[in-house]
Amino acid sequence: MKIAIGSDHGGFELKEQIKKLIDGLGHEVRDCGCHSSESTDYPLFGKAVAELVVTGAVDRGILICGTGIGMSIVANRYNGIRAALCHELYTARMSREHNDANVLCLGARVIGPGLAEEIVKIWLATPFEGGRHERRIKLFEKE
Ligand SMILES: O=C(CO)[C@H](O)[C@H](O)[C@H](O)COP(=O)(O)O
Repeated sequence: MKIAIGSDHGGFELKEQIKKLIDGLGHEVRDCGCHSSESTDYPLFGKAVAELVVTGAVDRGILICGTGIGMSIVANRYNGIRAALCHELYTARMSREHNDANVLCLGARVIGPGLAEEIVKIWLATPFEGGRHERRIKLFEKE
């Protein structure tokens, strides 16, 4: 898959680590920044990743800030984005099976890098179940 990734300064180190993981899993990674731990503004990077996902330029996005909250708020303002803030494995899996989440948000100040890697792996590998869940998504997405 093609995957866009972005972070602010709070998520920069974890982003660099997750980039390597995704690359090692055979995916194509598009890094939308930021490019250092210098203080910056999360909406810039949340918007960049969300726009690549909604236009179909990439298949999925991963966004990382301190808590993941700011990034999920930004990404979910876009019609067609279903961003899931996940800090454990069950919601990461369910966000794919039931919600067809196309953006994963992580809080680098909330969880450690080992758990973050496991979340990313399960999130990338889990398919959407469709069926009744497809109907529910159609109920809130604009045409
Ligand atoms: O947007 C956030 C919270 O909703 C992110 O966690 C940011 O990374 C955080 O707000 C940045 O905080 P800082 O004090 O400017 O490092």
